[in-house]
Amino acid sequence: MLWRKFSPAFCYHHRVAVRDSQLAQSKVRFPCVYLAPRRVNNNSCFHPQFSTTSLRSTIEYRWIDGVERLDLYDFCGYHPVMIDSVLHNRYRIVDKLGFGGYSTIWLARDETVKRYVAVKIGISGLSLPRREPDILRTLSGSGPQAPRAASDANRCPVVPRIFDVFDVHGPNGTHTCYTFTPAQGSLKEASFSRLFPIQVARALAAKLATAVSFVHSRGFVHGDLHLRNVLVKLPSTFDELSVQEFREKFGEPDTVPITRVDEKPLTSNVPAQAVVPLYLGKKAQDFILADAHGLILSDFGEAFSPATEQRLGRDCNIPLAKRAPEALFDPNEPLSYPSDIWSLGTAIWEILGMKFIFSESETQDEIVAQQIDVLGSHNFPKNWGEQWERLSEEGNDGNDAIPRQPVGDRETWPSLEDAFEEFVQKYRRKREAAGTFEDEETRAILHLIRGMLKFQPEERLTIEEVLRSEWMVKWALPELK
Ligand SMILES: Nc1ncnc2c1ncn2[C@@H]1O[C@H](COP(=O)(O)OP(=O)(O)OP(=O)(O)O)[C@@H](O)[C@H]1O
Repeated sequence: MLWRKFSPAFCYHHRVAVRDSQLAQSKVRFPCVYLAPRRVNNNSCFHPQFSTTSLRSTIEYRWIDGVERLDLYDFCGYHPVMIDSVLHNRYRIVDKLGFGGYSTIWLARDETVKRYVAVKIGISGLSLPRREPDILRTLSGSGPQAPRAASDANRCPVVPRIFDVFDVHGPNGTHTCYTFTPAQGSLKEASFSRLFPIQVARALAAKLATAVSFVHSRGFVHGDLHLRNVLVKLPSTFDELSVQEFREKFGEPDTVPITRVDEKPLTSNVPAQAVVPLYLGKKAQDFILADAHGLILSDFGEAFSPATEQRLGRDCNIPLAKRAPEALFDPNEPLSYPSDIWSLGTAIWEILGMKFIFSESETQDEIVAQQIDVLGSHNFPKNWGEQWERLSEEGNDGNDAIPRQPVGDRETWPSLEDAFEEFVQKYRRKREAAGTFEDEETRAILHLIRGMLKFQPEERLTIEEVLRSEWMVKWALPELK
């Protein structure tokens, strides 16, 4: 069965729908809200810190479900790409794998070495250096800072392997592109409305923690840890498919003509057709332990090395529901490894139960209120309490961005223990095949999650402590053996 998908970083609405009878295949499409790159002036672009302002474009295009924001095909935005076009004299575009605020990602056939690659084509802009590929090369042992003797054998398989980096020049500027290992898709896509079998959930959690441990041990904070950025490898036989066999198996690309609302012809800034991304993977319930072994932690666009660069809380771009609270309450303080641990805690919860621990489409005030409900007000740091409890009239002193206790009625969220029972166990019980956690294991999971979700970053477990925790040692890591 073939799935088309959406895949932006920030999606507030999910809608399952649309059967395309012409292709006689089920597809899932989700309309989304995108957050656009911000332009500073006519000649340069900011790193996209997501404002909803458009680029210079005033052109409106007819809405197409499940594709990237079309008005971002403009100066400082996406590069217009068509199926079958060839990049860098080598990479023939086969289908689309996804898109985010910073890039579009394509499946391409490397015609030189006859294999499939994922090509990430960044938005254009002077302030977007080759940061992500450089970090990935350093991490995977092939970068400029890597030891000379680094070989395939000692490269780490939990981060994408970069094959090539190049620029393409187009009507919207110069775009950094890189090719890397293609994957089935993200855990988020696999788990939409579904549960991983219990052994697989344990193994995925363990493998993700191992990946984070690897990244931290190399001196980097990932900075954008959530399930959309956790991919699963394709089987090694995938490369054996010719493009024709690929099309027979996965269908033709799902393309929709782009049209302008004012009916004028398209400019060269925008492609003639939009392509709905293709999901190459399976559903969560069909995952087996081997899939967990193929986990890849991707999207290092927000990664940084705390030893050599400062990333302040206010510059943190991870979705709010996964964002460590110090980024909100101490926006002028540098972030470090503990912010990844918080996000890893929320990711592990989601792997186990498919549900978010803190809801995704809420304001930051409501999300912090949920964190306090779930983790206990007695654990909330006293020094943040003053900001949290300030009155609405006190908001004009430049700290409006710091969360404030919501006024008015709101639904209180259950404690961590009750939330686990209500949102994870009950749900798993309904789907018998998924399996539920016994009491002793539940206690160990909750102990670990509590240690990862400490409000104060300095009190949070380190990744080594996470890997040495009772749950990891007794239940999760053994599933990887
Ligand atoms: N190697 C890959 N194989 C298959 N799909 C991929 C691959 N890399 C990325 N994708 C898909 O594309 C989506 C966006 O990728 P990614 O997060 O790297 O882009 P981005 O522009 O950096 O996004 P963000 O706005 O989150 O920073 C992913 O969620 C995933 O669905």
